[in-house]
Amino acid sequence: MTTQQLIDQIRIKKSFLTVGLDVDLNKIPKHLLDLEDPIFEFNKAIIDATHDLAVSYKPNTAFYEAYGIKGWLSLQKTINYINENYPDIFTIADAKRGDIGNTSSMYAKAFFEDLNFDSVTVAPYMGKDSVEPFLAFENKHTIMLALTSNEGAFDFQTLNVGGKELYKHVLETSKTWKNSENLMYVVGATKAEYFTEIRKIVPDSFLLVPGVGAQGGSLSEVCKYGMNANVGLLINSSRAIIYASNGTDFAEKAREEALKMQQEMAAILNDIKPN
Ligand SMILES: O=c1ccn([C@@H]2O[C@H](COP(=O)(O)O)[C@@H](O)[C@H]2O)c(=O)[nH]1
Repeated sequence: MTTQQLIDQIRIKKSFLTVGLDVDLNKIPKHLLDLEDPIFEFNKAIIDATHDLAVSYKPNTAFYEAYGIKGWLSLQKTINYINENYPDIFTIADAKRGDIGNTSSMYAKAFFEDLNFDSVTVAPYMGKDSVEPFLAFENKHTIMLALTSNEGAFDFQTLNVGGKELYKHVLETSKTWKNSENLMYVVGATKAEYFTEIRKIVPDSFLLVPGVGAQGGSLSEVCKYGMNANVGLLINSSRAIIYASNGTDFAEKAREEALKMQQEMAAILNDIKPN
């Protein structure tokens, strides 16, 4: 998917919601556990119930890898289901990869070619040659960790390095890499006060923003400081939506939570003018 197509979807749906598909067998409704592939059945019901309210889905691969080959197959069925039934949805493999160049190329093939995700998250720690192999794929997006939502973000990411915080070096340096137009960045909703500085460095880039809902970040604060003329934000919520109920009404309740977020987003979008 191109960036323009993503922007168009945001305008059409009046939503910049990403639903995180972080499926834990201990948390899903018990009646699904008797089915052959409970993870896929859960995802399918959540996707069918929320696809008109969200512009993207973000399975975190850890929740699939934890179940071995069966989990990987559930992930494959989930991405195929989205691509076949809702081709306008932007898909994010939250895998946080990155390694020496030839290994990164294999990671990129796995997520962009084999699984056919639109985007994958990567860690910047190994630098340019670990990220550029992902950037080489046309109309695919590499979402690099910049300032994460967790407390540990303050261990390294905000360290002062030569008069500037490390996350700022990451943002600035990455803009010089080949095909950097294919970059997006992860910035945690719990760090709303940093968005103004971040927008000075990457005014036009899309930011994937986890941390609203279960982690307590504020949608309105993030939008106030992080939104650009093309919206430029994908706000992720995982647990607060998908585990709204663990009864037979789980999909309905997930829709109710997604609808609340979408309505808040629609109201915010009403106040900004398109480019
Ligand atoms: O900085 C980061 C980067 C990634 N995540 C991931 O996003 C979701 C958040 O889930 P919630 O249930 O909405 O808290 C999850 O997959 C994280 O691994 C993040 O939270 N922060």
